[in-house]
Amino acid sequence: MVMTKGEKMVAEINHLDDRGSGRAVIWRENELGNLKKLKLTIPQTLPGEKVRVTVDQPERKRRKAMPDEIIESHAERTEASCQHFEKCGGCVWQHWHYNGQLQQKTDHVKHAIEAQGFDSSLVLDTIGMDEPWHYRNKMEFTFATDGSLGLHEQGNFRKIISLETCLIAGKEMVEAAMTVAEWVNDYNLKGYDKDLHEGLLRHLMVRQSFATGEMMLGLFATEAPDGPLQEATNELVKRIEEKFPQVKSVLWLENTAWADRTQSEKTHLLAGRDFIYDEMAGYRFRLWFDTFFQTNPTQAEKLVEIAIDLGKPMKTEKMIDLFCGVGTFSLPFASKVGKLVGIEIVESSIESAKRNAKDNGLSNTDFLAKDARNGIDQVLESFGNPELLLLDPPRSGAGGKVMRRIGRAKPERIVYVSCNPDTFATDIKELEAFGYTLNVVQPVDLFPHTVHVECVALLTYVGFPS
Ligand SMILES: C[S@@+](CC[C@H](N)C(=O)[O-])C[C@H]1O[C@@H](n2cnc3c(N)ncnc32)[C@H](O)[C@@H]1O
Repeated sequence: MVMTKGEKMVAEINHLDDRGSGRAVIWRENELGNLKKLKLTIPQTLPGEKVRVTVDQPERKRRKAMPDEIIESHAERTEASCQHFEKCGGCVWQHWHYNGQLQQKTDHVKHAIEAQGFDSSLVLDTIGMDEPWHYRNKMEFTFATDGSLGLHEQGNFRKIISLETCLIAGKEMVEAAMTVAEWVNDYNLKGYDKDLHEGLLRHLMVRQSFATGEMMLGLFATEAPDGPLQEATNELVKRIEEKFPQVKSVLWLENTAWADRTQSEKTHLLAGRDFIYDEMAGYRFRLWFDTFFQTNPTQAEKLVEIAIDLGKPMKTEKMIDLFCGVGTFSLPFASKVGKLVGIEIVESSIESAKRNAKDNGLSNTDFLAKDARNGIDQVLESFGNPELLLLDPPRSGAGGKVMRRIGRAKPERIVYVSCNPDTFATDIKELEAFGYTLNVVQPVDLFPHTVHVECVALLTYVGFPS
């Protein structure tokens, strides 16, 4: 059949891409009678499904199309719970029964390590949530140019879906965000226009500790909250204090940069203090607006427990926590080892880690603000070789240079916490040359209804057969 614009086609989903969308291949004849391959990306579909799609330009090699109709559905397809599912970019897998999502995550980790020559039977089943909703303790909402507040539309960073509900954010956080949205509407304040670089309000950050209940609201705006804005911001604080006594911090964060990030050039404290208290695994943490902290505290606590269980820290031992952030793993481990040094590139996180260790009465820790590579060199020189090393790098992984330094430092046990199975697999491959073996990989689902999966793995030094 010859291609026509806006043509309806039937496609069979072959696999999912790394964003969780279905992929299908269709062979088409062009006007010269030659067969051409068309690769389709079809969001909100599942492997093996047969779907009808309308393709705007079938003569191209790759197109993205939303499904018009699911002709044959996957056995685990389910009705998405959120009214915004079809448009919102937040949860891409709400149409997939939770057990199916978990299986897909386990398979992803297995494939990633298998591709590097490891035995996939070392990967355990992914630990999911009993109740996989309202798990996020931090959300960043965006203002549309008309001042309405919401989340970005899938694949379109210029469109905002108005916030009426969000099934992954903490419930009180959504209620507080709605109060801010109402206030913006009452005062007829305008949102920021990315193209014209004008307008007032950019983002609203809401973070809440599920352990202490304390909440923080941060409004990112292009102007200072004084002059004509003074009365409006006083009223906002009044409304928030009346309705949400658990809000312990209201911040106005000036950001005039072109870059569309939640950053602040000048921070104005509208009410309360500039941080909130949170707790994890029995330890207390101070969180500022820009502090990185695990966003699913229920599952993050499981990660910490598993890491301790696998690492088996001992009082007689020295330990390094590489990429330590504010000390999420350092603090619970420190009480179980002789001495712990944390290494992290962001200075404010290191300051925070030091303060958190002090607040929790820990006196056997040291924290170093350095990039991982130089940090390891410096720590090994002053601290000697650790028996235990934990690393929790960003999605890009630790990289060969860092992994080889770890290999040369020869800790007996390495606990690797990862948010990217692919970089995790390439990183641990480096350790084989240093005499390490992979013992086990435990995936944990920190982000239900998304493609992301976290894992904790144990590697031990076994040396080489003589
Ligand atoms: C996935 S987070 C883990 C943080 C911490 N373990 C936690 O659970 O809260 C990765 C951390 O690595 C830090 N980081 C990124 N690149 C780094 C580098 N080159 N050297 C040291 N730390 C780095 C980031 O600032 C971030 O805090």
